[in-house]
Amino acid sequence: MDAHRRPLIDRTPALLAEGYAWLPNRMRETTGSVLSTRLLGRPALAVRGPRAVRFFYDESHVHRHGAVPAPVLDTLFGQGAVHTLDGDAHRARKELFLPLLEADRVARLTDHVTAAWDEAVRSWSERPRVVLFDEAAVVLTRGVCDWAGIPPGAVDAEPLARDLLAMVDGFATPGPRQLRARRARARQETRTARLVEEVRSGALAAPADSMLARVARHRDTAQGPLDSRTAAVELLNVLRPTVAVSWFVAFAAHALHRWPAHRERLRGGDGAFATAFAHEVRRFYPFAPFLGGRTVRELTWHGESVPAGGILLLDVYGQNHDEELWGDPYTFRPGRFLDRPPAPDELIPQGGGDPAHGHRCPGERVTVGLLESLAVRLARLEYTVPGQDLRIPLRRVPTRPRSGFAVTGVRAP
Ligand code: HEM
Repeated sequence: MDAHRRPLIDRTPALLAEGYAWLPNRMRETTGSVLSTRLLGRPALAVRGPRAVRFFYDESHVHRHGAVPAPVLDTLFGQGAVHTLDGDAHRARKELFLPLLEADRVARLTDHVTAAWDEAVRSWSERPRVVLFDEAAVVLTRGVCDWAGIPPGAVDAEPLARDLLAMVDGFATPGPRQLRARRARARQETRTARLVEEVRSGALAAPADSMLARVARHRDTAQGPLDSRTAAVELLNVLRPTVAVSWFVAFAAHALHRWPAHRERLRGGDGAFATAFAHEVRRFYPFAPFLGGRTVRELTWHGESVPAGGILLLDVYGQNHDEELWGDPYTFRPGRFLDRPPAPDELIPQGGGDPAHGHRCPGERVTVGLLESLAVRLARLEYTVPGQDLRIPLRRVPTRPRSGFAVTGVRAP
């Protein structure tokens, strides 16, 4: 292998300093699709491109167990989460999430969220100023909790929304944001575990095919049900990322502000365009910077190698902005997805491969469904965009318009 070309110095500080740009910048200095580096004290290889996606998702190449750093588990995913499992253990746990792939369930979740949005919008018109990022999170929390079978009296949507946002916001940065994220997770795991126990004891009724009932009765193998903490972790692994769609709602508002011509087409209810718009928001705006796993054996990609026990990184942000794939990657152009729907391993904001068997996000259809509906609603909403800081700093992970996208003078359609 080209060990002599791998930097001796660990690049973790550079990653923390440069955020989304770190990997694409380094990739630009190489042939463009592979980079030998060092991260978290280990040799690492970063790859990108649809063929590299298949290489990354090959289970004989990469394992997830032990790959996710503890601060990410303690904030974003939770200890023992599906994200950290391999092989049969992963497949057994993934069963829990497979209903998320069913069109009628996606439609029902979207209905719950859009009902919550339509109700919330009426109160926005009575307020002098509304921050869309924060309000979308409350709407998404109400919708997903209803859909998941959590009785309305069992949760308080506003503090729960704040905690779910905090878990995402603090996963990648040491300091106060991470501390908030840890506290939020600890608090919500305890509450959610109590809900699971109440369902198990019969003290709380949850519809039989609801997500709450499913986590309460799920068994990974022939053994007993999940301990209530792990069940809570997995229920939160549905609630938290659904609420994280707020990031995309804020980005959608940003896109409609910068390129208002798209508003007309969305307003008219052109379904194909709404789908294309949702894909372009997920491609263009930064969310997951990259994915990583532990190499099972020595791996070589385009002449560069990484030993067993190293890290293989998939450059998600870089691939979504790869000129070879997209031609004009830094132009926001939903029309690119009208000409041609994305191939599964090309557009990878939520991972690649097969969501039913591999680690690809099982919530991708939910995300696209929610974004289609909410983008149309956003386009139909009358509001003013007052002066504010709309910059989206690439050094911050996860990033968003700094102001959260504030609007005034909201008038419901
Ligand atoms: C804001 C939108 C979302 C983004 C950007 C996102 C992104 C991702 C990414 C990058 C992964 C990792 C893929 C991998 O490790 O290979 C993932 C996994 C996952 N996502 Fe999402 N996701 C989103 C929404 C959702 C939603 C709405 C749900 C559920 C309703 C969901 C549930 C999950 C679960 C359970 C996993 C773990 C899958 C596994 O390890 O097998 N996500 N997501």
